[in-house]
Amino acid sequence: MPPAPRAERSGGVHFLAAPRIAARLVRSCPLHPGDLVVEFGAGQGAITTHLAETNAHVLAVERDPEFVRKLRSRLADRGNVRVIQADIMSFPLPRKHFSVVASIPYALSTALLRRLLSPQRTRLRQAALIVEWGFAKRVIAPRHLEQAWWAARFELELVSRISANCFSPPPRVDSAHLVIRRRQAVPDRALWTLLSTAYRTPSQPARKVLGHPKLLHSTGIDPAAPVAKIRPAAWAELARHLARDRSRYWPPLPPRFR
Ligand SMILES: C[S@@+](CC[C@H](N)C(=O)[O-])C[C@H]1O[C@@H](n2cnc3c(N)ncnc32)[C@H](O)[C@@H]1O
Repeated sequence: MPPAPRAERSGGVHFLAAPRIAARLVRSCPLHPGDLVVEFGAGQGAITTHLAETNAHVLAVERDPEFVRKLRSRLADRGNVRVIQADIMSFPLPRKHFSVVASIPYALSTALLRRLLSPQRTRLRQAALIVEWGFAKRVIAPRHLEQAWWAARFELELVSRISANCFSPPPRVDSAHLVIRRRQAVPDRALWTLLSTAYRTPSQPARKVLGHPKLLHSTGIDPAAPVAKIRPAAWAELARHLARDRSRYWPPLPPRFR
C-alpha cells in the first residue's frame, strides 16, 4: 500500500524545521552519558537526533506508527535511543530520575506538565520544552494554586521566543523555549499547606493570610502585598523556614498529588 500523503499523515503536527533551535534546546538541558531523558512526541526526529549525540539514554515516545517506524530505522545504529510507540498521557514515567526534552503538542501542554510537575514524588530533574508562547507566559507567572505549586518546586525559565516560521507547517502562534529545573529540596507538606491556604484568598495581603511579618520580610516578601504576587522562590524559602519547627504538623497532600 502506498504511504499516506504527508499532509494527511502529519495533520495538525508542526515539525521543528530549524536544527539550530533543536541544538539549543538540547544544550539547555545538561545531560551526561548514562542519564535518562524522555522525549515526548518525537515525530520525525528533529530533536531526537540531537539527543542521540549526548550519549544519554533516550526514550523517544511517539504515538504515530509511521513516525515510529521511520525514526527506528533512522536511528537504528544509535544504541542509546529507544523509540517507543505510546501515548504521552499513559506512557509510564520512569521511576528513576529523568530529564525531558521535547516539542510537545500544544493541546497536551497542561496535562503533560501536570503529570510531570504535580506529583509529590515526581522524579523529574529538569526539562527543556518547546511550548506555545502564551502558555509559557502563563506558567512562569502562576495565578492558580496548581501552577504556584509547580513554580515553587521547579524554577521555570522562559528562555526565548521561537517564531512560528521555524516550524513546518507554521502554527498560527509563536512558541517558546521553556526550561524547568528542580529547586533545592522544599518541604512538600509545609509548602502545600501555605499555598493552599493562600490561594483561597489570593488578593489578601500576605501578612493577613500567613502571619509571621518578620519572617515574611526576611524571605523577601512584602507583608502588605497580595499573596498571589509572592515570587515562587520566596514560597519555597518560606516553607523551608517554617518546616524547621519540628513541633508543627503539616497535613498530607491531597491524594491526587501523592
Ligand atoms: C509538535 S510535534 C513535534 C515533533 C518533533 N519532535 C519535532 O520537533 O519536529 C508533536 C508530536 O507529538 C506527537 N503526538 C501528539 N499527540 C501525542 C500523544 N498523545 N502521544 C504521543 N505522541 C503524540 C505527534 O504525532 C507529533 O509527532
